[in-house]
Amino acid sequence: MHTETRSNQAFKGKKQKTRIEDRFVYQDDELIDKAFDWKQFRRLFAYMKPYARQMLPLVLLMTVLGTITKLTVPYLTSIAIDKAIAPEAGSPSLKLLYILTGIIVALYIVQWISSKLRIKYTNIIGQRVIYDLRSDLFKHIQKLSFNFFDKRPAGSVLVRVTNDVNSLQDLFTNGVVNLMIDCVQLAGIVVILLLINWQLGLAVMITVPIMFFVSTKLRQKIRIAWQEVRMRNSRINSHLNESIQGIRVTQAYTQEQENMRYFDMMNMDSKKSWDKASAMNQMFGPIIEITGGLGTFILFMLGAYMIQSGQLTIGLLVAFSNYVGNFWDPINRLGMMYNQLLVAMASSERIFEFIDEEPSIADKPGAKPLPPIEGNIEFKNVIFEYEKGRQALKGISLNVRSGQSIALVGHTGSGKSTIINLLSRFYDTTEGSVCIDGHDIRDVTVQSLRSQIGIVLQDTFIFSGSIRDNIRFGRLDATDEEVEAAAKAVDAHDFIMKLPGGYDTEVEERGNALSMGQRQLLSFARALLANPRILILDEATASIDTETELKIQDALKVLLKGRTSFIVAHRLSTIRNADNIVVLDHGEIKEQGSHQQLMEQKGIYSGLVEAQFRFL
Ligand SMILES: Nc1ncnc2c1ncn2[C@@H]1O[C@H](COP(=O)(O)OP(=O)(O)OP(=O)(O)O)[C@@H](O)[C@H]1O
Repeated sequence: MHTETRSNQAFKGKKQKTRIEDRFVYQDDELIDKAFDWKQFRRLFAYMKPYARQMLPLVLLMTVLGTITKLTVPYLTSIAIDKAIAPEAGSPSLKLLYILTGIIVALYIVQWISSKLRIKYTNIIGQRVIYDLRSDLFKHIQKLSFNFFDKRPAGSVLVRVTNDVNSLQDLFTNGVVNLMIDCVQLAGIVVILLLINWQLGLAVMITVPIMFFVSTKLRQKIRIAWQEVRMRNSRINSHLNESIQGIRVTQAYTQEQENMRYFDMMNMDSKKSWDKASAMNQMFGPIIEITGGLGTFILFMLGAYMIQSGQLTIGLLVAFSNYVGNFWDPINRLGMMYNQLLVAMASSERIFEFIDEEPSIADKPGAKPLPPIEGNIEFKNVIFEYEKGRQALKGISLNVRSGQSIALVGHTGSGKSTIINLLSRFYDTTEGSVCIDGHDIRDVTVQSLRSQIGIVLQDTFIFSGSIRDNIRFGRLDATDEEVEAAAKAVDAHDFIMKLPGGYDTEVEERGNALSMGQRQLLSFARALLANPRILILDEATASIDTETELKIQDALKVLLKGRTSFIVAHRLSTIRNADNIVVLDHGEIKEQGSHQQLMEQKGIYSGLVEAQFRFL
């Protein structure tokens, strides 16, 4: 109910065009990259620690083994040329050639096995790290308080659990190990080149800084371009999400054309950004090749001169060119890795920002569990602000005795749901306190408090699973018989039995296949099963037709019997029998008493009742 108000406010005052473009932009999700941050880096890599100790030595061993075998092959080739194929003195030796070929084949096999094992273990490490990170994030998000979600669109929370975690996946599965391989390989090649011929080695390496610079800079541009593509795609996803959720409203207001226009605009943006990124990507290959070509040019010019002057053999020149060929790949990849790290930094910053967010509603240090309650409730001069300076409740004092039923009545926005939110401690009071059986609810554990309060809302949430699972959500250890007894008590049994699979019928997420009233009955059964001492019904009967409501009045009596209950209802017939009817207006209690007393008082309540009857 409030989401609509808030999003409307967000659009207020902006021009139509900017409004459309801004709709699916979540500023903090659009951060492209961050400067390298060691603290963040260490925190991120701490996730690798538990697995690294077991598997990293093996991965390292495989990396070194693979590199040694890879780098030995060109050297053996040079021996084959210089000693077996075209020796300076003596005749060619076929036997030596066979032996060398055999060794080279064996080395290739070792290289293949070591790379297979290395990939296997790095994938295991990477996947476990991502699993841990994702579950830490989800565990934490579940604990965050309502005011955290009030500030953020659901899409932005979703993006962090999916996109941001996924963008780290590549870093952990390939990036880290590739970095190791590349460093080991580069170091190995540099040593070998300098050992074979240090003058030629240094000459060829002149191109390294050029290559590194080109690779890093261009990659940076390419990365930004691809980030842009991802961002545009993420906006499409958010729009798609909203469109599907709101398809009924869209069709009812025949806004399909307008919606299509939004979509088209975003789709076109995404295409354009893709074209741009892809064009840049295509530039990368030729530039790297030209720089590599420069190195090869220096090698052959200088190499030919050295062969003529007797400082180098043909075989060594071939080996040299082989090593140089293997040189560009790691340098190129290191540039890529650097960019990948910067992207990962931005993602991890967003993930840790969530993980570091303290739930504003949490147990005090030393909070004790609330003992089994009787259900006496006291609101002591409660003031509450959702937003600073705007009081939703302006000094509410209310005494409720155990077993009493309290009805909250008042105009839209008068503060009824807020009272209930405070009682369940979804928010803490700004001033004043709420006590249950004399315990300030801020002094007891949240879990012990909420487990003794049952809530039935108008918008009943049905989870994907069977009907039985959905009722059992109230108390997970309930037996099948208890589930069915609860359903019978609230008159839900008959309609459940008419479903194709009875209690085992699978309902889709949000229960779209069930009518609103049926969903409501399920949530009654769920609440009854939980058997809480305090029960809250927030517009819980609003979706049930009057006839069904009359039928379930008895069920409601069963549900409410012996419990302290709060009932919020616009339909006043529902609350006639409440022990105390509390009339709210702009966050203040204006009247309270029984139906009879309030009718005699001829104040706000009797006005509301008369208005409803007149309407009928
Ligand atoms: N999450 C929120 N953030 C900011 N303001 C809020 C939020 N929820 C409610 N409000 C404001 O607090 C006031 C009381 O809202 P509340 O939901 O308690 O009213 P209500 O009496 O339950 O209304 P309704 O009958 O429409 O459900 C309203 O002015 C509303 O705009």
